[in-house]
This record gives sequence, structure tokens and C-alpha cells, in this order.
Amino acid sequence: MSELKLQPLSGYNDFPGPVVTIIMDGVGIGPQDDSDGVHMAYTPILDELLKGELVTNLKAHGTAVGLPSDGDMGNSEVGHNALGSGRIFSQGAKLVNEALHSGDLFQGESWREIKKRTDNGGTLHFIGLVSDGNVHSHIEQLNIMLGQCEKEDVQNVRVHGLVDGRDVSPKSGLEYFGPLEEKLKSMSTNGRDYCIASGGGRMTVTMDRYGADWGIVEKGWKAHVLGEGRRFNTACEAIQTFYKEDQAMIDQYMDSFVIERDGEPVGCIEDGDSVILFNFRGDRAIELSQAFEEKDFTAFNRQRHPEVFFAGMMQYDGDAMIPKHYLVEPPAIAGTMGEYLCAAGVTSYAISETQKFGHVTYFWNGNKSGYINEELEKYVEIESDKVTFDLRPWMKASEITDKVIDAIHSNKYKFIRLNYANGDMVGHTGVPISVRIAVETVDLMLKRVLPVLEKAGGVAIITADHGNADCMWTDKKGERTAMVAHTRNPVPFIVKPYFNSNSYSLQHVENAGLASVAATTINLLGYEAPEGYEPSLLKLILPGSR
Ligand SMILES: O=C(O)[C@H](O)COP(=O)(O)O
Ligand SMILES: [Mn+2]
Ligand SMILES: [Mn+2]
Repeated sequence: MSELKLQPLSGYNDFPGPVVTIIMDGVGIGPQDDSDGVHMAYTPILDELLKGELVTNLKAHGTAVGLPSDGDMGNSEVGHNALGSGRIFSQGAKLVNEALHSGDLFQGESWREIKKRTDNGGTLHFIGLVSDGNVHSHIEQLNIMLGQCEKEDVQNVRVHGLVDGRDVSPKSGLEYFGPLEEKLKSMSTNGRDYCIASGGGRMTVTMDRYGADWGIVEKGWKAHVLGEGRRFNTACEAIQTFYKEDQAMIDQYMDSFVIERDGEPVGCIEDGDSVILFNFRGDRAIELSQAFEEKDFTAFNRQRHPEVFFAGMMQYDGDAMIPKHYLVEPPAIAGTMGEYLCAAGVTSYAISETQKFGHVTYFWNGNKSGYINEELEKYVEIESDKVTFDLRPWMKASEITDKVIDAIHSNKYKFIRLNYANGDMVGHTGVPISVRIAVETVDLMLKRVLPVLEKAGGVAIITADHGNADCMWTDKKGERTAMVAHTRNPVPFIVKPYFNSNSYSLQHVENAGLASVAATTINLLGYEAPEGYEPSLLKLILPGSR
């Protein structure tokens, strides 16, 4: 533990209230036109805060958060990893690419075990998100693995593909499933039999997170494992049929589908088979992993629990070791801010609603679930509604705020962090009227929290993990397409102190990104930032030094 010791910040005077970090999920700084849902919303509080002295923009995408290139939009995982760990780690998207291109992945124990099973007649099933969104998966990574299967002459391969439309454009499924089905067909020579076996929209089928709605995983289990769901001859036929039957249908909400051949599901998962969950990001991969791995599983009735070799693209939870087998070693995110603060005896409080609860705990703590030190920390989850959030854009922001106000009043916590999910979760629906209400909700919450913090004599840090609401549509030759994915825009960074014991100025940091928030927070709590952390965005002005 000794290397986790924080050194006191010289010249620092303590103040009575807490440091409160408010993450406005998905609220980036956009083009300030009518496609920008943050700009379009009525946000008097945020507008005023942005005029303050301790205000800047932060990079929240691409290499600033450990993604392969600056063409990659940010996301909650990499954003909260950076916020909580104060450093930039090469993330799943990048690590998997490296392991695939070097071929290391195919030398690993998991791949070799899978090969043994397929040599013994087992089918290899790939389950995952079929798109190039690069948030949870990338189709090119699936393609490389399929190429290797062909090269190693794996006989039977089935793909259970989830339709995206959330990290990519809302009705783009055929652009990915068309070429994939073609590719699988062309690989089916010399006795090989490769095809898509089942699938469905990612928000309806399989990819639930944080236990928000296990029914989603059950639906996936039924389609992928048991072969239960509406039958089609091909995945493209399924997608086209869903579009035809409902003009308003968008990919992420599609029902499950099962591909049949000669009247039977073409790819149920059976004893002796292998399964690769090819998503690299953990939050929406953990529940399916548990369904495959846990002996005494109670979240839903599996009906049948096949004996398979199950491997994740990565290990999704390093503490709980979920899953046991995986293809690529995840980033080793140690020495997080939470670990340092616990070692220094600093009390903290983390809160969000279900959809983002793991973001301020699990992602924040370097993809580890559970408390670091239960005596010093309190984690609170408010149960999210089970709807598409265009229907309830206020989400649970008020309930979160009530609790935060209580936490400030209690005087028990020196550091409070919270995530308002609205800008992001509603941003993903692409419904402008709802996005506007979502952003206005967050502004109203600031109006509620800040006066309480002012009374307590604390300091607020207000920022976001990436953009989303800041772009609601794209316009091509006068035709608007809903933009439901995250953006590559910077995010606001605002420090609002309500004390007069210290005085700060902004410190210029070249290419400042989200990872600098941790050092800043640790400084505000009275400590030097740990070695290796990205530089703080604030400078403490010592008396007489101005
Ligand atoms: O999982 C999701 O909802 C999206 O793919 C990414 O959103 P998040 O990174 O904000 O969670
Ligand atoms: Mn987010
Ligand atoms: Mn999002």
C-alpha cells in the first residue's frame, strides 16, 4: 500500500464542504447550431457557469482516452476510466487490434482450446455487436477471426449478430449484415459451414447492463442458445422484414430473430461447442457471460445450460474474474484515484441511476466492481426506468439530486461524484424534443445542487465523459438523419469554488483531456497528484505569489 501514499499539497487550506464532481453524461460542446441539442436547450445555469474563470474544454475522444485514433468518438467506458484513473491507458479497441494483427491472439490458450473443441466436432459460435462503432466491438475484428477459422479449417461456425444502430447510424444494419452474410457464404467451401444463426437489436436482445433488465439477456439466450424466436432464412431478410413492417423501426430496438434451415434453427448452442463473445467492452457483456458461466444462475430460467468453452474478447471484470477465459488481456488499470483516496482515508460517495451506476463505480475504479474500502465509501444506485428514454427524458435525475443534497448535508463525505445519464441516454434515441428536455433537466439539477454546495462551502467540478446530445442529426443535401451516436466534440470543464480559503487559477495543459480531471480533483482535496497522473488543470495561488 505504501506506493499509494498521497503527499499533502503545500499551501493548501482546507475548506468546510465537499468536492462534488458532476458528470453530465453525453453533454459535449457542439457546433452551436440547431443540430446541437445542448445549444438548443434552455440552460441558464450552465451558460452562466461557462462564463466563469476556471473553465476550459477537454478532449474526450480518440487518443486522449486511449482509443486507436482520433477518428474514434469517446464513450463512457474510456471516459470514466480516464476520469477515475488520471491516466491514458490503451483501451480494448486498441489492444484487441494489436493482438489480432500480431497474431498473438491465435497463439493464446483460449483460442487453442477452442481449436481443440472444433477439431472434435464442436461448433464455434461468435456472439456480439455487428458494426464498426468501436465502442463495444468492431466488425473488422470479427472478420479477422473468421479468416483465421477458415485458415485453420474450422468446420462449423455460427455468428449470433446483434444489430447496432446506436454507436452507428440508426438504420445501418444491412450495411454490416449484408457483407457479413456474403462473406460467411463464400467461406462455406470444402465442407465448411459458416452462417449467421440468430440475432436482434442490441437494446432488446442480449446487451443489457448493470442488471437493468435481465429480460433482454433472456431474449438473447433464447435466440442464440435455444433457437427460440421469429424464424427467417437469412439475417438480411429479418432486418428487411422488420423495416417493412414498421417504418419507425430502428436497429437497436429490433426483436430477436432465428435463422432456420430445413425447418430447424441453424445454430443452437450445444454441449461440446465453443462460444466467443467478441465484444471487448464489459458493461453490456457481463450478464451474458454470467449466464454462460454460472452454475447456480438465477437471473432467469436458462431451460438448458450447454457445456461449452466460453471466452470473452477480454476479461470484463478483473475483480469478479468474469469471464474466466478470454482472448486478450484487458488494460491493467491500477492506482486509480479511488485507491489513492481510500489509502489517504478520504470519505467518498458515488451515485447514479442503474444505466450509469457502473460508470461511476466499476468504470471509475478501472473496471473493478465493488467497494475499494466500504468503511470510507458509499455507492448508491437509483433504479432506472425500463423504457426508451425519449419517453422519460428526465430519467432519475431528481432522485439522484435528492440523494446528493442529503449527502452534502450529512457532512460525511469529502468527495462526491455523480452521473446524470440524461444527455447520453436520451441522445441515443435521437428524438430532438426529448434531447432538449434531457439537457434542460440536467441544468435544473445544477440549479438545485449548487446552492446547497455553496452553503456547505465546497467546490463543484462539472464536466462530461463525451459528447452525444450536442449532435442530434446530420444533414446531407437537406435530408436530416438522426444522429444517435456519441460525438468527437470536446466537453466542458468547469470548477466552481464556494470557499475563500484557497485561490486557484487555470493551469495550461497542452491537449488537455479527461485524464487531467483526477489530478485536479486530488489537488482540490488537498494532495499532490500521484506520479504518472496527467497534469492538474488548476494551480493553487499561494499568498503573495500573484
Ligand atoms: O452502450 C451504450 O449505450 C452505447 O454503446 C455507448 O454509450 P455509453 O458509452 O455512454 O455507455
Ligand atoms: Mn457516457
Ligand atoms: Mn452513450
